[in-house]
Amino acid sequence: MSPAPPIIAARGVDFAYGKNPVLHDVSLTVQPGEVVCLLGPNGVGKTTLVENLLGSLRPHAGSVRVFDTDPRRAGAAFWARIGLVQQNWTDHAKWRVKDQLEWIRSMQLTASARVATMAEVLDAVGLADKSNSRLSRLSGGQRRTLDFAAALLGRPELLILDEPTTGLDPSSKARLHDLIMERVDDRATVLMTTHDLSEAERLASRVVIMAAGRIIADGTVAELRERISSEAEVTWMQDGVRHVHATSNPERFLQKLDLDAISGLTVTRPTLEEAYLALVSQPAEDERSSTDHLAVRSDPATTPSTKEPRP
Ligand SMILES: Nc1ncnc2c1ncn2[C@@H]1O[C@H](COP(=O)(O)OP(=O)(O)OP(=O)(O)O)[C@@H](O)[C@H]1O
Repeated sequence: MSPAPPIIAARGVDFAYGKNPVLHDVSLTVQPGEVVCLLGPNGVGKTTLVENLLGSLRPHAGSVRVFDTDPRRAGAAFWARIGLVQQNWTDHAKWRVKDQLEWIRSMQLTASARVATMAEVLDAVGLADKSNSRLSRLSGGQRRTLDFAAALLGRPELLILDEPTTGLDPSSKARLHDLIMERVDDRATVLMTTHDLSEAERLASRVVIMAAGRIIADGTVAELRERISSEAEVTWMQDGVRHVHATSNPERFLQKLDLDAISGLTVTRPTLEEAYLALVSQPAEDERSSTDHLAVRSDPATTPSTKEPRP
């Protein structure tokens, strides 16, 4: 039996805004059940990549398949499988929260019987008391949370979330993380952009780092940490002296220490933040070869995209 196709398969995607090239030969595969966090400095092309994956922008070269379908040719049944949080929105000036959700829900209902109720999603995200509020009166964090509530309506198999937690307070952010992982427990797949490295560390089964329109690193958090250093630093106090030892196998090293004779023992590994900062500060000319070096997956061939607009 042939393996299931990836949920997302982008291959060799180039994109430019007019004469400004933004994406260069970007290939990204997301397998069922993965939580992929897309990281990178401001302006490197993360949102542009997401929009190419969703078919709202058309790649100038390369191909995009989502659910083995060209998103630019996909219909309502395809979109009912996807929950989206995007960076930009245009709101109806006088709409209230319930109008927005009812409108999205009515579209979802035409294609799926799995749709949640408005009360269910508002309750889940902690906006139950905002149902009658005008969109224009919501705070930035509440507006973003409403987008996430809307993304949950269709109990989606795929969540594509562009900075879903920007501007959220810590408890709202933690609730949103729990809701994302609930969807993953329900076998959903997630692609999300974020600048919050602790969020990526908490949620990601895989981290993809972009710089200057290219993917420069792709791997698990542990793999990316090991790219910059496979060594842990062990420190301890003994006889009033501080000792430091670097080792690639701290467990074995600890067995050699007389734990009764020492105090203040710490074992420190590089953080994702340290790995990220090291990787994005690599010189641009190294980036193409770094991708080859750091990629942990190969991308299957996909069929070319077409020019039809998204409905
Ligand atoms: N509609 C547009 N027209 C022209 N240029 C654009 C447009 N949108 C984005 N750009 C440019 O494309 C580049 C990539 O932008 P993009 O929004 O994809 O970056 P990003 O990685 O998502 O950034 P951030 O982390 O700040 O959200 C930037 O140089 C930006 O100025």
